[in-house]
Amino acid sequence: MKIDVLFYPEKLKNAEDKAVVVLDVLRATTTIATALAAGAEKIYPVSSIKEAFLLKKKISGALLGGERGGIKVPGFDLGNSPLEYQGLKGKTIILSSTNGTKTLKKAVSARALIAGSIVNAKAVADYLLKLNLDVVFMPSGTDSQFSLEDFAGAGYIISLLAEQKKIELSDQAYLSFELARNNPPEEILTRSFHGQRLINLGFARDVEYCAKLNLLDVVPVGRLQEGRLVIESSRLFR
Ligand SMILES: O=C(O)[C@H](CS(=O)(=O)O)OP(=O)(O)O
Ligand SMILES: [Mg+2]
Repeated sequence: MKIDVLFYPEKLKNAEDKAVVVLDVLRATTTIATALAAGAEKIYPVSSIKEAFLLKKKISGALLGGERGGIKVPGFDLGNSPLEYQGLKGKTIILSSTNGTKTLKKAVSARALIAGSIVNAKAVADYLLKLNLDVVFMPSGTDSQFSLEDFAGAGYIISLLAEQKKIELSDQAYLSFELARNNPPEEILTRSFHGQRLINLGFARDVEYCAKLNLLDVVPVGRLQEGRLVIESSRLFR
């Protein structure tokens, strides 16, 4: 199993035979895992607020979630705090965030598309082992700038893979593995630029929650449905 980490490609290439794990630890992929664990049925990642409102007209009963600048979009039902995503049985969510939802849409060509975070690291690692494909991690970053938390998030999942299987790491995958092995998640998230920004915005409890390693046994997987990316909880192998 070969493992790599890509940094903010404009377009994902050569992933037709790979499992691609998109990470946005603070906070979109943590929010997605939490929403599915809270019973949500489908999540549609969209790139713009306009797209979100247009899609809502087509899906009656869907909830609008997301943020700009970390703050809930006016007119949306939910922001991008995972702590808001509770009691969602059977709900459909249309989610638009600054970084993560855009990265998910970039990864649609993957053989298998998974939303990874720290809270579901072990569930994702177990799923990857069963898929037994080469793996590419796509940290979302913040405005296409390096984000420590996403890079470390890949490392926590790689650490779990390494416990179970012989894996071949690219240099950047090795670096993320070493970062994760030597630093607990709460320290990484608290000291990260994005973590500090969220704390200053009043989202300290989010940062604390997003650092809870292996909290949720849920694997968000993406597929194209009538040409649109939809994220659901994997039923395969579960
Ligand atoms: O909601 C978030 O945490 C971020 C936006 S910001 O960096 O906090 O302004 O969006 P995400 O797409 O989850 O990185
Ligand atoms: Mg983020």
